[in-house]
Amino acid sequence: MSTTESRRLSDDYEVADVLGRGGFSIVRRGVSKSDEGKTQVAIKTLRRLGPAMTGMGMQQGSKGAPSSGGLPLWKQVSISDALLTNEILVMRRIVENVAPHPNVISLHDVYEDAHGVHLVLELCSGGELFDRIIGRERYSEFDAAAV
Ligand SMILES: Nc1ncnc2c1ncn2[C@@H]1O[C@H](COP(=O)(O)OP(=O)(O)OP(=O)(O)O)[C@@H](O)[C@H]1O
Repeated sequence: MSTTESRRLSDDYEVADVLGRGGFSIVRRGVSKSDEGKTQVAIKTLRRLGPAMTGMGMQQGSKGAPSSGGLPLWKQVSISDALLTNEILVMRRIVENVAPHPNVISLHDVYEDAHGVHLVLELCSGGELFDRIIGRERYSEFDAAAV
């Protein structure tokens, strides 16, 4: 994960379709601009409630820049700086202490701009765990282990 360069999300990724929404976030597909779209990622954007923050120690991108990398403003719950900081610290701890691990998604990069923070994550294909779980009436222990 790069931490030093000052780049915007839109410098490196084309932001495409919405993959899902969380309590304080929206997750969209990102297509890398550097390798003719071969690399796809999930971009989880947490929208900031208050003024821009700095000094989190892991963000890249343009601190306090006046745009969100060409992204439209969407209807989304905003998040306080405290929650935003917490989310990033949790991700950071996972990256430092657990990843790489086959069962833990990778955090590739973090960008920050005036509207919030964009976490660039490994793209998970294969659909929602919940849909898999309710897709069958019952599971044996053996089947459940493979979901
Ligand atoms: N790495 C990913 N690859 C593909 N889709 C993803 C990825 N991360 C999240 N999503 C999609 O976005 C949805 C919401 O993301 P996530 O589960 O991270 O949010 P949350 O933790 O529930 O919410 P919040 O962090 O805002 O409280 C997921 O249910 C999934 O559909």
